[in-house]
Amino acid sequence: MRNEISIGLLGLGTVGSGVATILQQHQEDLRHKLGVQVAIKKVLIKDTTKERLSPLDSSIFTTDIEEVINDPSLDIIVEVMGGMKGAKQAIENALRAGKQVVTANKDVMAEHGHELLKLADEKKCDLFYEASVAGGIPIIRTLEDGLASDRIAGLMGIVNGTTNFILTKMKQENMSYEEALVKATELGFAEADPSSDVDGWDAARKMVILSSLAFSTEVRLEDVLVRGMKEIQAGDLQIAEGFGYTIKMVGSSNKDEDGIEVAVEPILLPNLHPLASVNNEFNAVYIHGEAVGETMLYGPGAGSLPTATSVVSDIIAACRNLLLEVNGKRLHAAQHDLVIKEDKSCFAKYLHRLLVNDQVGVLTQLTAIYSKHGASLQSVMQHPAENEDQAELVLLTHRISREQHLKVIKDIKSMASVISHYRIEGESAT
Ligand SMILES: NC(=O)C1=CN([C@@H]2O[C@H](COP(=O)(O)OP(=O)(O)OC[C@H]3O[C@@H](n4cnc5c(N)ncnc54)[C@H](OP(=O)(O)O)[C@@H]3O)[C@@H](O)[C@H]2O)C=CC1
Ligand SMILES: N[C@@H](CC=O)C(=O)O
Ligand code: NA
Repeated sequence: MRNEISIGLLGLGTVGSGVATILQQHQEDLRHKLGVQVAIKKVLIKDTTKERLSPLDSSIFTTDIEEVINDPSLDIIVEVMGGMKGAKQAIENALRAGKQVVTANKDVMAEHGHELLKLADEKKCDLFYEASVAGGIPIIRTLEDGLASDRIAGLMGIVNGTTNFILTKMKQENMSYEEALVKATELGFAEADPSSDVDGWDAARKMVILSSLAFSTEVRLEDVLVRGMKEIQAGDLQIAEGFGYTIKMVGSSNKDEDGIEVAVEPILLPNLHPLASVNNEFNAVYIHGEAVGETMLYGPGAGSLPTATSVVSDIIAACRNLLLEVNGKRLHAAQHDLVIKEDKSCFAKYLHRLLVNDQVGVLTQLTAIYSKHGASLQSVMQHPAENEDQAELVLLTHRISREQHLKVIKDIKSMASVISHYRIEGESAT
C-alpha cells in the first residue's frame, strides 16, 4: 500500500511555480482526498541563477532532464516547460518509461496529441492536458466526461487570454496595443513568443484540441482558418460599436452534414452575446450539444494559479488512477474520419470596410461586384475619410458563403482599398 506519490516537475515558470504553490498550500486537502501524500521530488529548470519565489527547496532542482524522466522513484511527470521538440520528447520518454504524464502544452498536444495519446493507451499510462486549453476552465473534462453522453454540433469560444486582455484594455482603457501586450506579458499570460497569441496560432492549437475531442476526429492545425489581431484596424472597434457589435478574437468549430469548419479570427459579436462581455484574460467556451442544447463555461484562461489549478486537478486524477491501478484506460482512438467543409458550404454575414475614391459611379461599380458573385447587401454606410477626395464605406452583407465573401474582396481590391473585413455572428439589437 502506497503512502506517497512522487512528482517530477519539468519547468518552474509561471505555471510550474503555481503548481508548486497549490501542492504545498493544499497538502492537507490532497491527503484527505487521496489518502496519500503528494510531493514534488525533482524539478527541471534552465537557469540556475534565477531568483525564484517558489516554496520548493533548491536541492531538488536540476538542469538535466534525464535525471527527472529516468528517475524510477517518480510516478508522475508534469511538463510545464513549454516549447515543442524538447517537450514532446520528454512526454514521449516519460510515457515509454511507464510514467503518468500531465502537460499544459497546447503546441505539443495540437500537433502530436493523437500520436501521444495512442502511445499512452499502448503503455497503459495517463496523459492529461486540461491546462492546455482555456487555463483554469475544466473544458477538456467537460467534453470527455460531462458531455460524453451528447453529440456536439458546435462550439465557439474566447480561448486566448492575452488577445482578449489586449482588446479589453484597448476598448475600455484606451490603452495602445503595444502597452497592453507588455502588460499581458508582465502578468504571465502571453506565450514565450507572444506572436503565437496575437497571430491566432495559440487559439488555433486550442481549437484543434477541442474540435478533435468534440467531434472524435483528428483535426490538424492546417485545417484551421487563422486570422490574427493585426487584421483589426484603427477605428474598427468604434465602427463595430456603432452597429451594436463587439470585436472579439473567437475560435469556432461547427459540424454539419458537409463536414467540420474550424476558424480563429476577430469577429463581430452582438453586444448582448454572452461572449461579448468576457473581458481581460478571461476565457469562455460556448458549447452546442444536440441533446443538452447550449452550455457555456467561463473562467480565467491564463495566469499562474488558475492554470496550475487545472494541472493539479490532472495530477489528482492520475493519483486516483494510480491508487486504483487503472491508469491509461481511456481509449483515445478517433471515431470519425475528418471531413473539412469547403468555403462554398460555410455561411455567415460579413462586414466590409472600404476606402474608395469619392466620385460618381463608385457605388454602382461596387454593388455590381457583389451582384456578380450573388452576394446580397443588407446595408451600406458612408463616412468621410481623412482625405476629402475619398470616402469610407461600411457594407454589411446578408448571409453569404465564405467563397462569395473572398471573391468579392478579391474583386474589390482592383478598384478600392479593403481596410478590414469581419465575419458577423448573429444579429445586433440596433
Ligand atoms: N502562462 C499561462 O498562463 C499558461 C501557460 N500554458 C502553457 O504552460 C507551459 C509553461 O508556460 P509558462 O509557465 O508560462 O512558461 P515560463 O516560460 O514561465 O516557464 C517555463 C519554465 O520551464 C523551464 N524551461 C524551459 N525550457 C527549458 C529547458 N530546455 N530546460 C530546462 N528548463 C526549461 C524554465 O526554466 P527557467 O525558470 O530556469 O528559465 C521555466 O522554469 C507552456 O506550454 C504554456 O503554453 C498553458 C496555459 C496557460
Ligand atoms: N498565452 C495563453 C496562455 C494560456 O493558454 C493565453 O494567453 O491564453
Ligand atoms: Na482547461
